[in-house]
Amino acid sequence: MFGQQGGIKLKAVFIGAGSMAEAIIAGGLKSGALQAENTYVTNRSDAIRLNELANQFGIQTGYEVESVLQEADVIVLAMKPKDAAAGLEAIQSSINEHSVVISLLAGVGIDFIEKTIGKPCSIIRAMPNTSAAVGKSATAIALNELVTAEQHQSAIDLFAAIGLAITVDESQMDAVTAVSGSGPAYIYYVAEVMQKAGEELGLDHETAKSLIIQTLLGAADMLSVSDGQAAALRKAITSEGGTTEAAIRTFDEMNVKEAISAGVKEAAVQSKRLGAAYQC
Ligand SMILES: NC(=O)C1=CN([C@@H]2O[C@H](COP(=O)(O)OP(=O)(O)OC[C@H]3O[C@@H](n4cnc5c(N)ncnc54)[C@H](OP(=O)(O)O)[C@@H]3O)[C@@H](O)[C@H]2O)C=CC1
Ligand SMILES: O=C(O)[C@@H]1CCC=N1
Repeated sequence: MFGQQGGIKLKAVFIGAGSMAEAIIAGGLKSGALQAENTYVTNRSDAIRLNELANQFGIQTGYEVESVLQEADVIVLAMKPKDAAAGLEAIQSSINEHSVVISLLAGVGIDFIEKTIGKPCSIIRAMPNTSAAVGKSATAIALNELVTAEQHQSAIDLFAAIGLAITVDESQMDAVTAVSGSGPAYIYYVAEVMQKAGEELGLDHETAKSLIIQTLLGAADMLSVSDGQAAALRKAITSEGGTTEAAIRTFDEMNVKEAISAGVKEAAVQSKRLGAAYQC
């Protein structure tokens, strides 16, 4: 069960124990936004996974969720969208008008969650990313009209403790999901391709890996200090007749720009599709 509450300790219950729950818990515990004794995690049936999380983080885990839900300051929905209805129906009776529900469900609208819970409560739709595990999530949140200023601030504080946290209108959530929810995967995709190309060019695995990680870290820092001036930073690397120009020319000839743009937009369409499956 939950430990004693004191100070601003937040009692959080995670419904779902997958990669996103783990990333938020890891980052939240590290930053102090969550405390192990006040963090409870459950899943559908994978007790081995719950044991792993309990051992790794010292958090509370189990399947006796009714009482913990009644004590919870926040209930985090961290199951896949396809499992949302079953998951919500199972906890519906333990949710009350004081509950604050934070949904991580990609595509699933606040109206579907409201309807499935079937009683008024504060709902925050959040789109973090897995970089939460290292305190570097980019999280956007949208609120229903019952979220108080204090609850809004608590949610911002929680997500700010694991990275950047901003508030958007719910209509922007598909775009947010496409850009920053899935975004780390696009960068890992590029890293995978660069790793393979580096090895094909004769670098050993470790050398290529170290160079790529440092290159990504450095580029991210440069973007940050230049306030996102990506085009200008790219031009500064691209000498006339040089190697970068040769690479970018090849990317352009192979329509890489269009491919990335189409991929990001397709992710937004998929977010809408997921949502359409969960209309009231
Ligand atoms: N992964 C990411 O990068 C991001 C994910 N999200 C969103 O976060 C959510 C979780 O994603 P992710 O962590 O990747 O998913 P995972 O598949 O890794 O984990 C899903 C978890 O939900 C549990 N679960 C399923 N049904 C129920 C239920 N009825 N009651 C309780 N627990 C249940 C599963 O338990 P069991 O194993 O026992 O079946 C599992 O622990 C999704 O909605 C996704 O859209 C948002 C932003 C980024
Ligand atoms: O791929 C997905 O559906 C989830 C949502 C954003 C990142 N992962």
